[in-house]
Amino acid sequence: MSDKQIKNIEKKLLSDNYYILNRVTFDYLMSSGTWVNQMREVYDRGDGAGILLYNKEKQTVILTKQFRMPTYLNDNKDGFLVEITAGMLDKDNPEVCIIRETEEEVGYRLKKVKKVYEAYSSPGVMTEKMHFFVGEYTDDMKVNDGGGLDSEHEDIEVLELPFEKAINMLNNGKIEDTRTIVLLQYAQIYNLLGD
Ligand SMILES: Nc1nc2c(ncn2[C@@H]2O[C@H](COP(=O)(O)OP(=O)(O)O[C@H]3O[C@H](CO)[C@@H](O)[C@H](O)[C@@H]3O)[C@@H](O)[C@H]2O)c(=O)[nH]1
Ligand SMILES: [Mg+2]
Repeated sequence: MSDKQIKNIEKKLLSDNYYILNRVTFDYLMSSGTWVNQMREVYDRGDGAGILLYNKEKQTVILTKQFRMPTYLNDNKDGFLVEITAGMLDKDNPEVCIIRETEEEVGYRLKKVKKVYEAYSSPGVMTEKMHFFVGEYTDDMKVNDGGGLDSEHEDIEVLELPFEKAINMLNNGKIEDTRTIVLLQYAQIYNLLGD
């Protein structure tokens, strides 16, 4: 952040009920040369990681389906969303996080993952940076049925789908999670399931 263009940053805590919502005011130097005072509400729930799991031999991917209240409140009829496996970093590094989340949510113990992107989820509102991975799974890596943590009331359906079907779903508007769209398109662009 250039302190030549931004100064007098003040944060006021609006909520720390579960995660953190701050009202941030600051002075910003417009490109026209005028200083203006701006206010932004900023939601901080930490960073996250997500992964597209794929199997070349079976030509399949693993996705999840779960209820997402924010989508239910905005146009998603039953509130269920098809997504990649993803979680919040908590205190782990992104790679450790995504290996843990994969075991919890879909039941596979991965040894190797590949980082492909790092990107802000919703830069106007959230601090969250998302770490994107892809990882190859095989049947012998399965250690449990997945489904998420009962202690957190996670209720995650594990979907193992032909890659072609996932791409059809994407093209027919059945995948409405940006992170999932990004990684399915990555798989297409780089022929991830090819030789
Ligand atoms: N009580 C309570 N629990 C919450 C709340 N918000 C989240 N949780 C709990 O925190 C758990 C977080 O599960 P993770 O698997 O770590 O995260 P996620 O919800 O899948 O989030 C992933 O996707 C998000 C995008 O939809 C990303 O924002 C996030 O970084 C991550 O990648 C949820 O299952 C739920 O139990 C809340 O407001 N109240
Ligand atoms: Mg999750």
